[in-house]
Amino acid sequence: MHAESTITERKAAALAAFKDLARDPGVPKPDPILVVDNVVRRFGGLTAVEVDHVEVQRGSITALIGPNGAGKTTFFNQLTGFDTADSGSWTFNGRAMNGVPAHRVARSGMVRTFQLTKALSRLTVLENMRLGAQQQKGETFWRALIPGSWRGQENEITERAEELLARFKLDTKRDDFAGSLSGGQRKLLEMARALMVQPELVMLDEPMAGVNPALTQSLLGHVKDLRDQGMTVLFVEHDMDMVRDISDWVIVMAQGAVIAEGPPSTIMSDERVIDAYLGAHHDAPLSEGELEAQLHEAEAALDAEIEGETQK
Ligand SMILES: Nc1ncnc2c1ncn2[C@@H]1O[C@H](COP(=O)(O)OP(=O)(O)OP(=O)(O)O)[C@@H](O)[C@H]1O
Repeated sequence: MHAESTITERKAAALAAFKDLARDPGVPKPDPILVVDNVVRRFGGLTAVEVDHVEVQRGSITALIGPNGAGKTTFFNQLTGFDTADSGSWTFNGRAMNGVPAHRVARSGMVRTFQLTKALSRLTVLENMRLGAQQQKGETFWRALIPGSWRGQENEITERAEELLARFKLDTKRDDFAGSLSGGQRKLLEMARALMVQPELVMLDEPMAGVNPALTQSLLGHVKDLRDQGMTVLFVEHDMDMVRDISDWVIVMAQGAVIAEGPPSTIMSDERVIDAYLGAHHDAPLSEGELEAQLHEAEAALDAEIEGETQK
């Protein structure tokens, strides 16, 4: 059984690991775009988020993983101004962001994707893209859809939307209702919509959920493209193959707290991570093969659960 370590020890270990990585030629030096300290969000007696310290490095693809109910979405909501933290502080590009409303957060260059809700499904693909641009201005929902309300900006916005739709191979769907898109196309639209504001940090909420395997590679390619174009990506995901394939760094949450972080190669066989997914503690140390097998089992269970959710 691994020795219990304090949060401070874990933080020191994670930082040391990152510094080791930074010594390798070709690996960028730590340059955090997002720094989070002591963020707490409680719902009644439940502490949904209690994160003492997290950094997201500029130009990286960072995965935020953890079992259901770990607090990942709640944490995303705090950072992006969609919910108010009980306490804590965070900076984006060195600017304090706590208490900043969602549209200002987006305008500052930190944008999250949203699952296509029922209301958004009834709008066309192009209208969804316009709403993405509207996020930047903090205009009311409907104003973004009224022709003429954008005046000088309207052509510019349509042009950018069309460019992005072509890049994500959704241009032929421009006037279709978003609700008619397949699971994978919806995810592409969510990503394209977020890019309407030309963000520096893109936060993706389960980009692989409900995506047909045929579109998986294309989606992974688009996420890597964001990094290649100089953006930073932070994503919440249950699909461990995606996490392993594209992440530079993985942060693991359980019961509201960050319990481990590191490169995917080491984090996937970290006993604390396995324990968190299984909700169990091991008395005897497991071999690497056993750890890997247990993680796969936990992944399969999660996949089945997500499959059930998306078919509801
Ligand atoms: N608005 C709310 N009111 C009360 N409890 C909430 C609220 N939002 C989240 N919670 C609770 O906070 C905890 C964390 O939930 P959250 O959705 O952030 O987890 P998650 O890691 O995103 O889970 P999943 O992977 O299943 O989406 C859960 O116990 C959840 O029930």
